[in-house]
This record gives sequence, structure tokens and C-alpha cells, in this order.
Amino acid sequence: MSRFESAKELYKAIGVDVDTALKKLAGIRISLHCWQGDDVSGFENRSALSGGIAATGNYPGKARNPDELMADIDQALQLIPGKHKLNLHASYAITDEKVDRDQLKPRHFDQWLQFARERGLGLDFNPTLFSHPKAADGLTLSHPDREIRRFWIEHCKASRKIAAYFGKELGSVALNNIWIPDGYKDVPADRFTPRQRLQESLDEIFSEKLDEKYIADSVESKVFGIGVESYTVGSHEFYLNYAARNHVLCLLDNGHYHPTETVSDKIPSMLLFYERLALHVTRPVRWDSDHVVLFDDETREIAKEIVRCDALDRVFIGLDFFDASINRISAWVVGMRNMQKALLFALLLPHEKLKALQNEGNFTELMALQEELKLYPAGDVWNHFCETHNVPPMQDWIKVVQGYEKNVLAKRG
Ligand SMILES: C[C@H](O)[C@H](O)[C@@H](O)C(=O)CO
Ligand SMILES: [Mn+2]
Repeated sequence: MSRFESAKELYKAIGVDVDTALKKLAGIRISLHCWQGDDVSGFENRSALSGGIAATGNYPGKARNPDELMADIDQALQLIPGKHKLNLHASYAITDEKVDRDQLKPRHFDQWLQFARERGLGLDFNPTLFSHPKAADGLTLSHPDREIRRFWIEHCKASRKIAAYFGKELGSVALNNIWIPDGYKDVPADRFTPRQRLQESLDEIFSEKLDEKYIADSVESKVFGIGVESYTVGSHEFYLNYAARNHVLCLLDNGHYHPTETVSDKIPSMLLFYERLALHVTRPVRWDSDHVVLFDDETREIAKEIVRCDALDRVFIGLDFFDASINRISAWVVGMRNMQKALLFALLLPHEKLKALQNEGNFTELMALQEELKLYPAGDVWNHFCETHNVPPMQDWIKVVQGYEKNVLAKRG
């Protein structure tokens, strides 16, 4: 009997059907963030990354142009089982025109659309409200200057149209996520008015009704950023209330909360009150450091909540990290495979049995069983999943990345 067949038997004995789990896993599309490939640089030839976020490290081989980034994404996708989505930022427009962000049009992303279409990928989108002269003071949609607000409102409106275009062309809903860096380094004199301005800006951005078949709008909160330590305009409470009232989605980034708060615990509450939810899965190490997603406790808890709330079709799962200290393709592959492994692990749990133990108050058996389940042979099922999707199982993919590094990345200046 193969390891996979033997794993199937073990899971069957606890009431878990492995084939059903594998079928569900194959249908989950995770949004791969383009910005891991070039440390959030984009193609606008602007200098520094701003907005309170930072990529640290100087690993050689960073993608410097669309061709390199696309080639790197291709290499990563060959090592990730299943069909997924690609998450683009507006700063990755591919055009010879000199066009500022408020003037962006769908045509400036046609090469990405073609890239996605040829590979059967979906696309998601984000307006870029950082790394730009009009965001130099860290304020955008809440800026006291009406003209600056206007520029960013127009940018967000343009982004929504681009996302809706992607959705229509690819026949899959594109998530358009708004994250802004706005806030203050030190104790503000007025917390109310910037939020009021943000509210008005968002109202205007969302005033245009676009077809929900093609676009889902989300807003992403944050607790603080570098240089924005004392006050964030787009806080969790702000967006939670805004989204509830205005029929947009909340996007929860698990680096954007206080260190002992967990997004896994928020997911069921959100699902009770919202039809859909969006996630940026990341790994905060002591702060919103955007480390690569591991197969760690919180990633597994996030996956468990999505699965046991039966919400795989209600949650947009995207990744958000940018580590410049290691091979960037490896970062993508590790993060994506770990998110998938966490989902598989969750799909292989006997949820009804575990819930019954909780309801009976049998916390002794619940703990004991949950701990034993951690060493069930999910790895054998994962390897089978990789093989049936024609990607390397176990660590076999590492040598492929090393070969690419030697033959391609090392030759970049
Ligand atoms: C580049 C992304 O838009 C960004 O990481 C945002 O989603 C975020 O999480 C900022 O901290
Ligand atoms: Mn994020």
C-alpha cells in the first residue's frame, strides 16, 4: 500500500474523506501578490518605498522590469499546485505613456491581462497610495488639502474600473482593495476630522456602481506603520463600520492588529455579519514585518476557521509579505504552499467530532485528540496533491529554485 493509500485509511477511520478534502483544496484560488518579486518597487521608476512599510534585505536577483517579474512569477507558479490568482498593484502598470496614477486606464494593464489569461489565472487589484510625491507626507484620502484628496480619489476610481475590467475579461470576480498609509507619528490634535475626510473620500470612490459579477471592493485597516506610530486614520473600527454600512468588504491583514489579537478569532465574527470577507495572510514578527507565511499556528487557525465555518467560497485569500533577504521566488513558493498546506490540514480534520466534544464539555478528549491530529499523515496527502498537479512534492522544488537562481537571477545586474 502506498503512503497515500495508508494515510487515506487512517483519515477514514476518524471519519475524514481524503478525496473530498483534495477536491476542495484543488478549487481554492489564493491570490499571489506580485510585490514580493521586486520588494514593492513597481515599474514607475520612483525611488524609495514609502507609506510606513519596508522591505528589508538585499538578496541578489530582484526583478527589475515586467519581463523579469513575469518570468519569476512563472517560475514560482510551476512549483505551486493548483490554479490561482495574481494580485497586482497600480504601480505595476506596463506602459510607455507618461501617465500619473489618477489617469490609469485598463489598457495600461493589458500585458498583465494577457499574462493571466494565458495561464488561467484570475487577477486582483490594488490602487497604490504610497511611494508617490503626492503621498510624500504620508496622507492621501484623508489629506487636509482638497486637491491632494481629489488626486487619490480619482486614482481609486480608476483602479476600480481596472479591476472590473479584469473581472469581466477573465470571468472571475476581481478584488479591488484599498489600503492607505494615512496617520500621524505623534499624538494628533484631531482624530475625528481626518476620519471624516476619509469617509467622504470613500463615499465618492464607491458612488459609482460597478457590476458585482466582476468586482468586489474591500478596505484594509491597520494599527500603525513606521513613522505613523500614534494614529492611523483607517483603523479597524473605522473600516469595520464603514464596510458594514456601505456594502463593501473588510480586508483583514493579520499583521495589522495588536500582537495578541488574532485574525483567526475575528473570522467567525465577521462571517456572521458579512456575506464575504477578504484576507491578507502574512507573518508579523513582533510588528507588521511582513515575513513569509509559514505553516505556523496562526496560519493553521486561519485556515481552520475558513474551513469549519464552511466559508471557502466567501473568503478571498491573498498573501501579503515582502522579504528581500532571501530568494524571492522561494519566498512566494514557501508562502503559497504553506497557505495550501494549512488549508489541507484544516480540510483533514474531523470537525463534527471536535465540535461535539466541545459541546459535551469533554475538554480533556478535545485537547488530546487535537494534539494527536497534528501528527496525522497530512504530509503524505500533500505530496499526493503535488504529484497529481505535476509539481514537485516535499522539498524537491528547492533545487529547481536554486537552478533558476544560478541560471537567471545571478545574471541580473
Ligand atoms: C503592498 C500592500 O498593499 C500593503 O502591504 C498593504 O496591504 C499593507 O498591508 C500595508 O501594511
Ligand atoms: Mn496587507
